[in-house]
Amino acid sequence: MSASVRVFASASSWIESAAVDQCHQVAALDGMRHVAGMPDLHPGKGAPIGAAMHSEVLYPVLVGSDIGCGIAVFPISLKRPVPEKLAGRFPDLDHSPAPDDPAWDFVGRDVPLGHLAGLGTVGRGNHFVELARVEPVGAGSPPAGPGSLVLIVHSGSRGLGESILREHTSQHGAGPAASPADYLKAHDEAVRWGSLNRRLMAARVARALGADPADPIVDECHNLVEWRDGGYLHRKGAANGDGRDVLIAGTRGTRSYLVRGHAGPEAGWSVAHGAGRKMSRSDALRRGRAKHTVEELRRTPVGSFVVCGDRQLLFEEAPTAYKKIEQVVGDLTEFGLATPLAATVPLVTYKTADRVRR
Ligand SMILES: Nc1nc2c(ncn2[C@@H]2O[C@H](COP(=O)(O)O)[C@@H](O)[C@H]2O)c(=O)[nH]1
Ligand SMILES: [Mn+2]
Repeated sequence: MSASVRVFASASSWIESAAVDQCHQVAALDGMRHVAGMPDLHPGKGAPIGAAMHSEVLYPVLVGSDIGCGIAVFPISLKRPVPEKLAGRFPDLDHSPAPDDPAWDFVGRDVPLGHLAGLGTVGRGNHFVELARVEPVGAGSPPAGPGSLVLIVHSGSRGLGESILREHTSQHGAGPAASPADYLKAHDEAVRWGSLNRRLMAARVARALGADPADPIVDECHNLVEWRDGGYLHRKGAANGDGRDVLIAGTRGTRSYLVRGHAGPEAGWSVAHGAGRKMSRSDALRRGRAKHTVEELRRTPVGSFVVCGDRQLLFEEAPTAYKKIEQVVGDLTEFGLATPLAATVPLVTYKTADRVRR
């Protein structure tokens, strides 16, 4: 018999039926107890994204390759935040910092598994580093004051997580972990690595913009598995919503939201992690090219600047490729899973180094 499935999306939220089908496929796996879909639910490669899956059996493919991917928020103090000028001062986050880069002093040299490859780099896809302004919403009391600036870093464990998943799938495909303890040992290191990676990038950017690095006020991972209530809770594109503050990312051209989660077992103790894609990358590229120039995409509707030397990525990750973040946050609020505390408005979003420096 299949496990229960519950999708936390209102009737006015658009959820692809393929994603709900994937939830039911996961629910039919051996040992599965419950699958919770978040309002940003969308189809992934073989398993849904935006889901918390509670099971007696550990399935590494339900976490995926980017083990430890998450979003951290760092306060940053800048005297005159002129987005156009600051965009040109972002460091090259496609390459690791030099061994003598002062950002290392802030994070130390205790690198999980000694894995240095790719450390301090953002990666591709929808990873980003964003300088944003905090705005109040409702009566919420934000962890960073209104008008203050933050760096939002979304990235994960890069090649490390990929190699951990590959080691599993090469022997067991989509099957359960043969030794959950062995998988979890490597997984936990990748989660630690992802967090260190976000801190190192934030320190690099802070230094490059002339600010002091700071510790994060929020750092929540949305791809991981943890032991919870006598079972393995797999989160794939779902953040810990159990009393934590979480940044739910919107897009580079819209607000994102800081929320306080209060989700229970029915929701897999989780909240959404983003707006969620509504268009495939190829559709976003095709439609975007017909509608926009590259220059248009480098400025967003909120007046922010986008650092992205890769034209294809600019189109694939256009704000129009995503669902409405206000709908996602509205659903979480309506279902009693989270309370919005503040919004962030992008000033500069870094995706990949610009070939033409401003
Ligand atoms: N504030 C920004 N949010 C963004 C940007 N690009 C994507 N996104 C959002 O992040 C989530 C992350 O999804 P994941 O499944 O890869 O972890 C995504 O759903 C979007 O809503 C951006 O440039 N700035
Ligand atoms: Mn992610």
